Amino acid sequence: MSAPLLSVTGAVKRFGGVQALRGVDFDLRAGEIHALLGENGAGKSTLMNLLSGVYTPDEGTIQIDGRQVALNNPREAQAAGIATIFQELDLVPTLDVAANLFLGRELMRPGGFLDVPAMRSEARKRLEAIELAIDPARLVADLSIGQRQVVAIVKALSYASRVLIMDEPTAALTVAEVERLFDVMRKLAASGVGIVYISHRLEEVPRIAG
Ligand SMILES: Nc1ncnc2c1ncn2[C@@H]1O[C@H](COP(=O)(O)OP(=O)(O)OP(=O)(O)O)[C@@H](O)[C@H]1O
Repeated sequence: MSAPLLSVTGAVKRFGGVQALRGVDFDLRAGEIHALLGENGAGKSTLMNLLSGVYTPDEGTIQIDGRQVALNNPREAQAAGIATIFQELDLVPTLDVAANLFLGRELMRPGGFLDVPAMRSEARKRLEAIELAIDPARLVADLSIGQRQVVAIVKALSYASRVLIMDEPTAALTVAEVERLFDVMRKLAASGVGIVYISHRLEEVPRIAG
C-alpha cells in the first residue's frame, strides 16, 4: 500500500509544565475523513496548530507522502499541501466572493488592471465543482455562515492542497448547513483530498467520518 498522505508519529508538545500532546500518532489517507475527537483541553487545537505550522512539535515527526516535512510556519504548511480552516474564517467581508478567492493572487489584464470577469468566471467554476451555486459577485458579508465556510474551503484548496484540516466546522451552522457541509466534505474526499475533522460533537462522527 502507498504511504499515507499525512502521517504524525510520536508528536509531543509542552507548554511550560503542561504536556498538551503526549505521543500522538495518526495516519490520514487520501479520500479519508478522519475525526479528531476530544473534550475541551484534550489537545485538539495544539495538534491542529502543529499541522498548520503555528507551533512546532517538541518531539515527533510529520510526514507527507512518506517524506518528513518541517512545518516551521503557516507558509511552509501551505507549501506542503496542508490547508487549515480555522473557526475565524480568513475572508474579507467587504469584498466579493471572487475577490476573496483571488486575494493576493489577483488575475490581471495587460496594463495592470484587475481582470474581474476572468476571476469571477474562474470562481464560478471552482464553486460549481463542488456544486455550490454562489454568485461570485456577491459580497461575503451578504452570505450565510455556511456559505462563507465553503468559500473559505474553496480558497484554501486553491493552493493545491491535498490535506484539509477543519476546526469545529459545524459549531456555528444550522442543521441544514451541517448537511450541506458534510456533502461538500464527502465530495472533496471522493476527489482524493484527506480531511482531518476536529470536533467534540460525538454524535456527528458516524455521519461523516468512516
Ligand atoms: N499556548 C499555550 N500555552 C500554555 N498552555 C497551553 C497553550 N495552548 C494549549 N495549552 C494547554 O494545553 C492543553 C491542550 O489544549 P488545547 O487547546 O490543544 O485543547 P483542545 O482540545 O483544543 O481544547 P479546546 O476545545 O478547549 O480548544 C490544555 O491544558 C491547555 O491549557
